Amino acid sequence: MTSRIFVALDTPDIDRAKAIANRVRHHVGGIKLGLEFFMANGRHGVQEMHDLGLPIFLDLKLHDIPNTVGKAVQALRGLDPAVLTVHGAGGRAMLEDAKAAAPLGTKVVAVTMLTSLDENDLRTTGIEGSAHDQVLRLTDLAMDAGLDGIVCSGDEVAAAHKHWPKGFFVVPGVRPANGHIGDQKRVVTPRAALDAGASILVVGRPITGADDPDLAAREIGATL
Ligand SMILES: O=c1ccn([C@@H]2O[C@H](COP(=O)(O)O)[C@@H](O)[C@H]2O)c(=O)[nH]1
Repeated sequence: MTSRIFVALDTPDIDRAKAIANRVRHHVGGIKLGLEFFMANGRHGVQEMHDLGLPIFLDLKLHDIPNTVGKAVQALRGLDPAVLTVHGAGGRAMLEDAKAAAPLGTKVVAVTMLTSLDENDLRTTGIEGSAHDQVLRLTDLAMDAGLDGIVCSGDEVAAAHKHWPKGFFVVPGVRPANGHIGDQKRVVTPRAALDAGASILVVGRPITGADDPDLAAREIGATL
């Protein structure tokens, strides 16, 4: 069975990204390229990674006015990532335009509340209420806008899945038991995230920061 782990290759160094991807390729279902990689290597870098033959998750978290986001998604044409992220907080028209501009085979998913935030952080951005409520609000918005799914933490994925049984649920911020948490605040184990309804898991530093990324990916995979 294909692994549901996407490894986050957060590096500006394309040679390092390729080296890690090649080391872990038999233990992951795909690779996630985010802002750090994209800023340094652009669409040509994404294409080079695509040529390794693994599904690409392009985590650009687009967030702007609808016209700008729609055109940005159009400008990615030819890369055809398996998954592309936009920010749910961009609003319904932005989400609709992103989805309309994306290739048919690309799942467009909305980031609800970053896993590096807690409810106190939410309050400082002017949003009162629980993480749970915020995630469900943006889950409903993404569903109504015709997106394919959302990004949320493992703490909310069960409730979001209940709201949207056919949705595609991406869960980052996963850590093996006793793993180093770093800047993440809403964290669960990979097993708990899948049990709660995650469709795929995003795992970065627990694999890329390990002395032996291949072994780390294999050990996480063995818990699933
Ligand atoms: O809410 C979110 C959305 C995206 N991410 C991304 O996932 C990885 C997580 O990396 P770790 O090293 O496993 O913490 C990273 O690329 C983030 O940009 C997220 O963490 N939370």
